[in-house]
Amino acid sequence: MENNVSHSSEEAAIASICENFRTHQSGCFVLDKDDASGVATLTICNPTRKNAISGSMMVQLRDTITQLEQWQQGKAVIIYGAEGSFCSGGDMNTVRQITTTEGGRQMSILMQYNLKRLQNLHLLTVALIQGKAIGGGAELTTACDFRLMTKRAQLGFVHVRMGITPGWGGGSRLVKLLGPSLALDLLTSGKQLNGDEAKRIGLVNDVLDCDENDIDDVLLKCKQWLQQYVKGAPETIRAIKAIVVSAMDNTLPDALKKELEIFLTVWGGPMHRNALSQNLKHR
Ligand SMILES: CC[C@H](C(=O)O)C(=O)SCCNC(=O)CCNC(=O)[C@H](O)C(C)(C)COP(=O)(O)OP(=O)(O)OC[C@H]1O[C@@H](n2cnc3c(N)ncnc32)[C@H](O)[C@@H]1OP(=O)(O)O
Repeated sequence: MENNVSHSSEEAAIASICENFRTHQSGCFVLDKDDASGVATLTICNPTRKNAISGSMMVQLRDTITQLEQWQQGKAVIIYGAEGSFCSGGDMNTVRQITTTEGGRQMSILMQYNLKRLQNLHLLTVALIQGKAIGGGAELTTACDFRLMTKRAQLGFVHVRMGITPGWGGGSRLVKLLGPSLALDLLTSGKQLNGDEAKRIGLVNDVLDCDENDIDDVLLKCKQWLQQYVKGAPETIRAIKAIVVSAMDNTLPDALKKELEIFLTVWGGPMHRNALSQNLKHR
């Protein structure tokens, strides 16, 4: 009961922020779900501003994540930027109009809400980074399960150069991903890493060998890379993802309880029985 009340008051606060932010219009997100493969693409589309995220896009991201949450056949979503660049963070045209403490609070609350829901999705999420992922764009990548870069792409938490800190959740997530020392290195220097550098410190999973000027080739190579993770059934992937999400948020004793609960949703189910009947060998 208490949880429901706090959930609905959070939703009401988010709805009120959305009313303010939807007036800062430019760009959009484009979602393309492919039921046959279970792999969707989500394009950050504001190319004349290097795919900066405007107020209206922050609102649209909330609604797009709702669509993904409802996609039962889905297994994964690839997030990438239109026209060869990932995302240049907050759209300056929006940001310049919300420089009050209240404006900053509202943007942070809305984007933290969006990125937390993105992180909690039942789907595997991949940030496919071409060109630049900077500021809020770099923060967005930290809420994804996997990060892939093309060789010439650059990823940087450049906030310090603007006299600000991350505010979309990327600072805290970076510490969880890399530990405090490496996170401080990136956050206080504002340095930008290329694919090889980011892979060396474990910030990205892989550097794609692809023709960076050809988005069809970049997407193809990304989908080929993803194949190794989407062979399971949607229900199994969802259950595995739920264990990982729970382990990130909970203490070990609570995560173990949750793991038992999730395990029992698949144990003895039709797929499990079928696998047992086949006497599989995992050679
Ligand atoms: C908590 C999040 C935080 C926030 O909300 O503020 C952040 O995200 S901090 C980071 C904010 N982002 C920036 O400071 C990006 C500034 N832009 C650049 O550094 C460069 O434009 C770059 C590296 C993204 C691309 O450089 P490049 O030489 O390839 O292209 P141009 O500079 O010519 O850019 C083309 C065109 O895009 C406009 N642009 C780029 N980024 C943004 C942005 N974030 N918001 C609005 N517009 C953006 C740029 O001004 C150019 O427009 P033009 O009219 O042609 O001058």
